[in-house]
Amino acid sequence: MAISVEAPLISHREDRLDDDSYSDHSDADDVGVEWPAGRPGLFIWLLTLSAGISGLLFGYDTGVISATLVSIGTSLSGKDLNSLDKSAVTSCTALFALLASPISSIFADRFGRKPVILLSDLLFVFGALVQALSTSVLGMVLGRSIVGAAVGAASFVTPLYIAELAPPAYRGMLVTMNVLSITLGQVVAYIIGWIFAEHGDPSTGWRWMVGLGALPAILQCILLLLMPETPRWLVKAGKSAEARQIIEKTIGSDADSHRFLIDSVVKSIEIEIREEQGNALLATNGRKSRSSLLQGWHELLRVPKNRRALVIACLLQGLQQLCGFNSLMYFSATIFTMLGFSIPTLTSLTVAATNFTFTILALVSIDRIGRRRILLYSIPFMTIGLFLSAFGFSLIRLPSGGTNVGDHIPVTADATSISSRQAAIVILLSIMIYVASYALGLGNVPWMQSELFPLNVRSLGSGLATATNWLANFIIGLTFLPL
Ligand SMILES: O[C@H]1[C@H](O)[C@@H](O)[C@H](O)[C@@H](O)[C@H]1O
Repeated sequence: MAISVEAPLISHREDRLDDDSYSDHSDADDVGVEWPAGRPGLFIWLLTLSAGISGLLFGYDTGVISATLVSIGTSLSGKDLNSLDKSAVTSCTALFALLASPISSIFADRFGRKPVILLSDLLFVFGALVQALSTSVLGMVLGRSIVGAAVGAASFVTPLYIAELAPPAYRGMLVTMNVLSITLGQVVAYIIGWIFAEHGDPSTGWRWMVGLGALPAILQCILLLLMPETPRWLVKAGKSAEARQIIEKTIGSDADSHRFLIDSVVKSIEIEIREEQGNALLATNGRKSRSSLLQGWHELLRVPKNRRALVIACLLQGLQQLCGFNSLMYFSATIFTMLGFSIPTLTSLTVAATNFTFTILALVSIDRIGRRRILLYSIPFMTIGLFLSAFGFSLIRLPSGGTNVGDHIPVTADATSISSRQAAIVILLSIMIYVASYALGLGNVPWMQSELFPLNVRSLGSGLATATNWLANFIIGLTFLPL
């Protein structure tokens, strides 16, 4: 089937969401022109990598908390952190991400996608400094909250930015590049955490761990000077000539021979916007007075296909978090400490590394296999991994009490011939099965959310779906340790 010139996102025919490929392909029929064959050009790769720094920061700041929690000792408020302190320090990030994502969706519509990336970078730098300099639990919570707002904005805007610039046939792969950056950020955070936890100064090592998060944000601020706004936002803002130039660059060196294609892409975006404005007027019975924000909500909730897209996007984002993956991301060092591993920060690196490795596999296969099918194949393996891990835990009796290093020496449950060491290995392996299958499907497919929405409600719909992700993330972060 011909690859579509279409608009970087799906056409919104009623039947489309049930399609096996979940999105893309085949609006060529609508416009009758083909996107040039071949891999995405250098320009697109550079943009994806520059935008991907946001993913790296998202991953670094969510991953670094694992080693920080086991290294912080009595540095804050002069006492060991209890479970409640740890839960508060961890979950405030998700809470502020939850608040920031819908707000930044409004900013992204009004001012463009790029200013939101810049704002998130400034927050990343400020939050890193506040954390590194904090002397009390409250100060740390403040720093983690600022970083949370940054992560919320970045996690919403970066996939949207990439999706709106990507050629249709490679959109899945390029958006997954951003998830790959997240998982790479988590691997880097775990390595840095392990180095500082094992070899750094116990009283200041954790400050370096959290403070280093400022560096990639500064780099991205500089790169932003060279990054363009997305063609879709530019057309929507009445800057079609500028949009045309960006599309020309994304097509690459022989853009001249694709002038018809470029015109068609711009025209199709203009038509889509006009149709959507027309629909909006119809939906409000011709009353023009509604503010555009209210109109967006109205469009999203009252138009059946938009409502269906919203339900699917929110459901996928909610499930991504409620499956509990991030309880590992945040607390794996704590869990492996409880299981008696001698270098828990190193053991927990296997979680981040497995996540990263299998996201690479998702990256190369997602556009071929399809979003829906990759979910159907991977979720059963997640279930198997979780059951196996529950079995492993049933073999060990963990003494109740705190969650600090040295609090626990696991013992084998009575009447088993398995040693606590063997049970810990079973748990580690089952966690790896679970993480690998998560990374293939649920870890990345929900971030393709922008494909589900038409342009007029894309930002709002993606913002709400991202907020759902952070709400579920917050619940998991807050309840896991006390449970
Ligand atoms: O897609 C990402 C990825 O799976 C990360 O590893 C995880 O920590 C995030 O919560 C998720 O949104």
